Amino acid sequence: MAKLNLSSWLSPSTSSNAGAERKKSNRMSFSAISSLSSSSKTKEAHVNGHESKPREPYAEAAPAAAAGQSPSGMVALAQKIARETEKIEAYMKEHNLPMPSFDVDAPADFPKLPANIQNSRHEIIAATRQLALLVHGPRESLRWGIWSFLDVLALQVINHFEIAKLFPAGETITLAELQAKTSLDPINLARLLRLAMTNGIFCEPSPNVIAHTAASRVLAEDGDLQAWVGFNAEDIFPASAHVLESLKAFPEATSLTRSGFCHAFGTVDKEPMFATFGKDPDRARRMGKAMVSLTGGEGYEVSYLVDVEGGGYDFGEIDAAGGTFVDVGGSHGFVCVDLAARYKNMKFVVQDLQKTIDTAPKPVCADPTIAERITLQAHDFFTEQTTEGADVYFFRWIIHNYSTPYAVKILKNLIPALKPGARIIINDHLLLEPGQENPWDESVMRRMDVVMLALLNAQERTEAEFRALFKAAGDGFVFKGVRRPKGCRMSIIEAVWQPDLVETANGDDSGAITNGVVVPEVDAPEANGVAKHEAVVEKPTEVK
Ligand SMILES: C[S@@+](CC[C@H](N)C(=O)[O-])C[C@H]1O[C@@H](n2cnc3c(N)ncnc32)[C@H](O)[C@@H]1O
Repeated sequence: MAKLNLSSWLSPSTSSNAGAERKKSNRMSFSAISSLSSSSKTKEAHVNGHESKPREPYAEAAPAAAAGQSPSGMVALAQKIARETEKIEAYMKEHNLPMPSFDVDAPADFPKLPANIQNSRHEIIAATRQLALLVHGPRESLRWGIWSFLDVLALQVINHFEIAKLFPAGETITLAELQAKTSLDPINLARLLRLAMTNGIFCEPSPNVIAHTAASRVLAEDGDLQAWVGFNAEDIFPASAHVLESLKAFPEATSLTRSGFCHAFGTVDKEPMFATFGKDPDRARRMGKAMVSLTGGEGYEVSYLVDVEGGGYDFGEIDAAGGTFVDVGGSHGFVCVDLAARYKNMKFVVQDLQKTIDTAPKPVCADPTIAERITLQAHDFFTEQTTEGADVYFFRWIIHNYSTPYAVKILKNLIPALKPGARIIINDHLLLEPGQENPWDESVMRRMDVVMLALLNAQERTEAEFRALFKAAGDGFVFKGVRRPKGCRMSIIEAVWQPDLVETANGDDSGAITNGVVVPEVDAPEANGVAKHEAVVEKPTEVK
């Protein structure tokens, strides 16, 4: 088993095998993180409306509680919850919006709210969590908090056996009748249902009689959500349970075939998750639907990218010149369809693996004025870019799927096709410093970061890490900065290909990089080897 050499990891340059350690490294060192803290407060404005100075987690509770003053931290939090809840309720009443409840016919989603009211909602989510932690106390929070995986277990079984679909929303069913419709035995069915009920999923209005709640009804009705729950419970949950094993064996955590997922499903050094799914159409379909559920969810809509007024990207100049936009790993082209609806002169190329292109709708959409400007093209991004001279190369939900060596390889593969001035735009989560994000968004993004670790040894990135990726991919990439549409969880990260300007531009701009972000020299994955990971099942050649 490989051992993590902590001292050389922390100070790679002092170690005799520093180069080798760096090659293996997928992350920046802790010293780099602390030295980055000022430089990563970006010069470019984030336009997402979050606070410019770091939020103190638990600021509400800590000082008063520590000083023993009144109101206590708990009361301050409770008052805040009451205050913000009243604001939301007043808004909802004024606009005749249905009130949330656990009832079976309650709305499945909290209504869309204007920014100031949405802010109240975020405050409530953060404050209720803090108050709960306080009233539990640290020991109890740890002792029982660790059991949250059992909630996942209950939902895993309920979702797998489609229990929510076994009786209609407005009706009740006895446990015996429900059991007769499944292969589960009565005791296990009852105990798992009753655990789920503690989380508002199903209820038991009278002994041994089961009814739906709003949550169980949504689970019955929303196929994409079922897929999301199934993908999480049956793929990500086992993968997560094997991350420790994978980190003990392979601490560098860069390889697609040595992730927690590979350990969970017996595919270590054989194939990455994509190839495993490639062999199992049902599982691949479930993941596809799960992605639809995720990307259709609040904060992820493509409209954020298109809505220039709301902080989206302005492609006006490129449109005026009739320029070309390449969506690399663009799936079935839905981003391009939305962009083409706004930009009437631009041309679009959607690139994806052959099998994905083969299953795309043709024409790509019903409107011929849009479809005629969108070309679907089979292209493997682990090979050299074939569409030369485009104005934009765009990556949405791509770079976060890969550890640094693979991500650098993807960017390097653009170089032969790039004309001076070409824009490279990445649309992914961008991690801020701890406490700078609103707590709910931070929680979602940090969990997503760890999901990427569990499945693919991949990661979400900070601005400094994106800068470092471009720097490692080639000197001609000049990092332009990041922006984030208001209300959106995803950021727009941009570099421009300017090989002639590189000395000045990166010289000024690359403080974060020279500040010690460890980017491994790219011992790049074999293009074909990685491509085969994605496309077919083949023994990979890759970074170990
Ligand atoms: C997470 S999805 C993102 C899809 C789309 N960009 C979006 O925003 O939803 C990753 C996409 O990358 C594609 N992909 C995976 N490996 C690829 C490769 N080697 N070359 C090209 N596309 C690839 C997948 O088929 C899939 O469509």
